[in-house]
Amino acid sequence: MIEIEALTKMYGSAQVRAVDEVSLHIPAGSVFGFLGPNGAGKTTTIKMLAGLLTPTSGQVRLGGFDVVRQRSAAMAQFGAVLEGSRNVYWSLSAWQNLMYFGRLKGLRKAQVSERAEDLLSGLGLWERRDDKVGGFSRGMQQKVAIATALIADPPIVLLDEPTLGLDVEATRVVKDWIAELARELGTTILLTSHQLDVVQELCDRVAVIRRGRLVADLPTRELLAGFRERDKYEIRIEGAAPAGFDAVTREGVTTMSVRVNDPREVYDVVERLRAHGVVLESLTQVQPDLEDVFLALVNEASHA
Ligand SMILES: Nc1ncnc2c1ncn2[C@@H]1O[C@H](COP(=O)(O)OP(=O)(O)OP(=O)(O)O)[C@@H](O)[C@H]1O
Repeated sequence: MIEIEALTKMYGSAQVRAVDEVSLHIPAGSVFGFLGPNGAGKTTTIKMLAGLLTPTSGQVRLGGFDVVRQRSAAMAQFGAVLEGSRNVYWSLSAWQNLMYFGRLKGLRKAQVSERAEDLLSGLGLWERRDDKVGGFSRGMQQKVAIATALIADPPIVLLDEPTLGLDVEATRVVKDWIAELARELGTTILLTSHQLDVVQELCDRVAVIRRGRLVADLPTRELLAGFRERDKYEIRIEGAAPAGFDAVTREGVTTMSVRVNDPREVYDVVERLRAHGVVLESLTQVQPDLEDVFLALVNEASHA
């Protein structure tokens, strides 16, 4: 469980409010997406959660422990992947990094070895386990950072852009792990990513931050439903569209976008198509994806 109360961070003499009175409650076992455009305050928030930055005001509790006042207990609650793979030692090998961090978290050597083998094999790094991380590609370093964050199965995992630079296969592995950790171990996962398809697939709930302030905090499904375009439908038909209908034909499939003021008007469109002898393949209400919703929220907030 992560509890954030009125968290605020001001930087320097310019008094930039990088994070402004942010409150979030993230229950155990949930995967929480923390989104925002560049410079919105995501990394600053995660650094305060990880005890790397002291809040100007407000509170963070990890698993019930206050990050400032009960620092060591709070630090034992989480594993983190922070920007630029800064949670790994570049002069050590992948294996040595995992051993070091596993032992630091209090695991026995045999426990660390077993877990390290699983993680490195899963990420396709087993063959390179004895090579220094400093000589790895960015994607490989990111994989070591992820393995390090997960080595001790912490109750909370903080992931800042975890799939950045990963290839398709590794992205799949990491996404599956995240879902499995939350589902099977009840791990609380906070995730930031600009890859909104990853967030949409994984996160139960999403918060959007802009210029340090929250502009949304909702279950993903509700967030998407709230932005459903009630007046837009997509009709697919066999063959070409009759004259007078606006349609696009690509690879033998004709698609028409129809905007109506009242859903009942869809019947009229279908009737007119039938009168032309057109065969319908499908009729669907257009569903926005998280990218549409995110852009709408961020633009709304900038015009407010
Ligand atoms: N060390 C610092 N000193 C002064 N200002 C800072 C510092 N770090 C961040 N900022 C400012 O705080 C704001 C939030 O930055 P932050 O890095 O938290 O954003 P972000 O949401 O993680 O962005 P991105 O998606 O680009 O990584 C920005 O205006 C940034 O310029």
